Amino acid sequence: MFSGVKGPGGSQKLDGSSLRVAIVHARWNTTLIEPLVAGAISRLKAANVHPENIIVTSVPGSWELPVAVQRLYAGSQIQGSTTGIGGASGDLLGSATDLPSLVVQGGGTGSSGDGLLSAGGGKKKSEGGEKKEGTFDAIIAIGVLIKGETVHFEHIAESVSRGLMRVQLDFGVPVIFGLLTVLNEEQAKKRAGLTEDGHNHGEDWGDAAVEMAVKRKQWGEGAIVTERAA
Ligand SMILES: Nc1c(NC[C@H](O)[C@H](O)[C@H](O)CO)[nH]c(=O)[nH]c1=O
Ligand SMILES: CC(=O)[C@@H](O)COP(=O)(O)O
Repeated sequence: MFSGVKGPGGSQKLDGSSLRVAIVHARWNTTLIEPLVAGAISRLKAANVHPENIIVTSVPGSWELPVAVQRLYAGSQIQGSTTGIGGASGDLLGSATDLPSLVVQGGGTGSSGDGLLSAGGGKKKSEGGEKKEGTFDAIIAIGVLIKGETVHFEHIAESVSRGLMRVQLDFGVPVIFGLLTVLNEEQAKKRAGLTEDGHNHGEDWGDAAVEMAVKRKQWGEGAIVTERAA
């Protein structure tokens, strides 16, 4: 758990039942990635994001995360334009007829859980919830960079951080920064919740995705609300 003053504070009680969220994770350092992805998924589900609306896909390493997030989001906009479901942003890039939808089967985690189902066209009823297609409300990018012997780590950490921020601001979609940039394996294990005194940061990323997606929707509809009296 967090000790002292560090950490995001208690998560807000927000309803994610209308959200569609993507998780893009690197496969480098898979034993650390897996619990982080699982942690994020658990918090999305706890906020009522339906498993069918949690899309998980992977890339080789963290370096690949920015372009994957960018293209995945653009693809979801195209999907929204073909199905008529634009999602929260309503900003569409163009049209396409045969883009596959990336759907995690049964809300599983990791690369083995990735499933490719063909696009169906519009909302589909499913057991216990409604599957959405179209624009993502938030994307969580997950990677683990562990410093090695060279400056490789510094290059990737800096570039990926800037790349993810750029995608977030260019598209106006929350891109949750699920990139651990640690100096050794012990630091990574602690932050993946794999040690006694650890805390799974993936859970915080899931919470952050729900909060930012819900607030972005509200702001997009002109709903400006205060959380406390001034
Ligand atoms: N060293 C780490 C990498 N390196 C791989 C790169 O991210 C990239 O996949 C490769 O250079 C091909 O473009 N990736 C991580 O996620 N974590 C590392 O510690
Ligand atoms: C892929 C590389 O460049 C690799 O040699 C980086 O080494 P290190 O992680 O020890 O810095």
